[in-house]
Amino acid sequence: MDATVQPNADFSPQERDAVYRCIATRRDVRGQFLPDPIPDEVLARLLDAAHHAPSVGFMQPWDFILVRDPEVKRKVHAAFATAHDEAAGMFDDGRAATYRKLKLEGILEAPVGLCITCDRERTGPVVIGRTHQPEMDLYSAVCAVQNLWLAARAENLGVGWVSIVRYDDLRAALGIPPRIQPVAYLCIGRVSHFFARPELETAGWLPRLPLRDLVWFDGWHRRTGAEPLLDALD
Ligand SMILES: Cc1cc2c(cc1C)N(C[C@H](O)[C@H](O)[C@H](O)COP(=O)(O)O)c1[nH]c(=O)[nH]c(=O)c1N2
Repeated sequence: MDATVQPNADFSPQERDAVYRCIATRRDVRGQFLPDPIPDEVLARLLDAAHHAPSVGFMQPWDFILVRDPEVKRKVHAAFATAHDEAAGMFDDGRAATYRKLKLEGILEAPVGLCITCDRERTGPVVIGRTHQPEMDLYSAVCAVQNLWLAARAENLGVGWVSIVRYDDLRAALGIPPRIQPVAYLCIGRVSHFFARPELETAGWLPRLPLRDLVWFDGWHRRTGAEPLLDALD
């Protein structure tokens, strides 16, 4: 067979089901981290999964900053605390009280922190696919985040994304050069349990939207008649 073609490319039904289970049971983890270290071979698999994400023009704009030193974690946590306070002040009184009760990071508890960044100049000024949509390099780095997030779930590891932090504070805490854009700070580790539903859903912050309300047909149009696909979504 042609060596450029994947052999045995089809997923078995079991493999397919495993992928969907991984997607459905992935959670944003904040408060359930255990201190157990992550074995290097597991961490290597996660980073390799991230590195196999799609990227605009095959730019691979990411770098991966691993954070295991408690002192560095403390700096990141201090940056979070500042931003968290600022954010709390922006909700109305009722919302602010609920917001303050939410656990929104596991920076100190998770054994590993990981900052995924984007080098926007990595492959020069002209990139296939980015000319008219300049944010595509950032979106590529987000694809790396999601690959890692799902791979971690398959490794029975939790991941939590912490975006309540100013980019420049994160740069300062991690020594990231000004030309490099931080994209995601992730907390990674073994967990005591995974919640069945998003914590913000359980807390009554927001519900999951009905998928059928988000699907349109042949443009921004609703279907007036029967639509079997919509029934299949319920
Ligand atoms: C870009 C981005 C940024 C953040 C998040 C996610 C994403 C995609 N989420 C997690 C978010 O709250 C969570 O994904 C949703 O509530 C849905 O829950 P599950 O991920 O399905 O558990 C998140 N969670 C948190 O506790 N602190 C945070 O700062 C952030 N920031």
